[in-house]
Amino acid sequence: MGRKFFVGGNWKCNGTPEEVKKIVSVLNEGQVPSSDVVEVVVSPPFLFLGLVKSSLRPDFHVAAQNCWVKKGGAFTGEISAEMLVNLGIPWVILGHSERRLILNESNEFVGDKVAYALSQGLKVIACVGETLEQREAGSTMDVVAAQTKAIADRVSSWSNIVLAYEPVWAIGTGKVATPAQAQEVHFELRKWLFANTSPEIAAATRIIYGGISINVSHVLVHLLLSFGSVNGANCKELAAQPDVDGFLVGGASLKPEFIDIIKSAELK
Ligand SMILES: O=C(CO)COP(=O)(O)O
Repeated sequence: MGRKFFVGGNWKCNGTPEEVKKIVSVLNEGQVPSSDVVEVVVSPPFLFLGLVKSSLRPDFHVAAQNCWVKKGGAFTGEISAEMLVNLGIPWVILGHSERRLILNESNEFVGDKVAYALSQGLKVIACVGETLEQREAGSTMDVVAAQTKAIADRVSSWSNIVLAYEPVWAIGTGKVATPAQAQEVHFELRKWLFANTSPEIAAATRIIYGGISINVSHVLVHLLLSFGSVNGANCKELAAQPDVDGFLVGGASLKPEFIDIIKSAELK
C-alpha cells in the first residue's frame, strides 16, 4: 500500500523533567521495528522539546503540540512555526480536539494554521473528530468532512500531512468504540479525500487513530484493568484495520506500553 505506519505520542500537558528523562530512556531502550516500517513521533510540551530532541534516539522524531497561525511577533504566549523550524522540530500537532473545544479553535483557524505551518516547512499531524452529541445525531461524517475540508481548501499538497481521527467521545470518557467503528470513519475519510482532493492523495495520506477502542468481547477485561484509548492491549486489532495507518496515543504514550503500540506496526 505504501503508507508507512505512523505512531505518535501526544504527551499533552504532562511531565516533570525527571519524568521526561524516564520516558525518553524507556523509548531509547525499546526494541521496535526499523524506521523503514514505522515512523515514530513524540510530542512533549513546548518546554521539554529541546531536552527530548537532544536525548531521544535518532530514529524517533519530535512534534510540538501547537503553533501560531501566522508569522511570529506580538502574540504573547504563542510559539511560531518559524521558531520550531529554527530549533529543528520537524512536526507539529494542529487542531487537537482539546484545543478546538476548550480554546474554541474553529475549522477555519485550524485550516489556516495547517497551511501556515506547512508553508514554513513543518510536517503536520492534523486532528479531526466528532463529539458524542454529533455522533448520536448521526453527523459524524459531516463534522469530520467539514474539518478536513477547511484544511483541504487551504493546502495544495498533502504529502506532509498525517490526518488523525480522534473521536472526542472516545478520549478519556469511558465510552468505547470498536475497531470496526474506527475503520468505518477512516474509510469514509479516505473516500472523502478521493472525491475532494485526488485519488493519489487519498491513497497516500496516512489516517491514524486516537481514542478509546476496544473489542466488545474484551470490554470487561479492559474495564477491570482500567484500560482506555489506544493501548498495548487493543492496538493490534486496530492496526489490522485496512484504513488505520497508525495511532495518535495520549495517556499510554507516557508508559512503557507505548513500545508495544509501536510494535503493532509489524502487523501491517
Ligand atoms: O487525545 C488523544 C491523543 O491525541 C488520545 O488521548 P488518550 O489516548 O489519552 O485518550
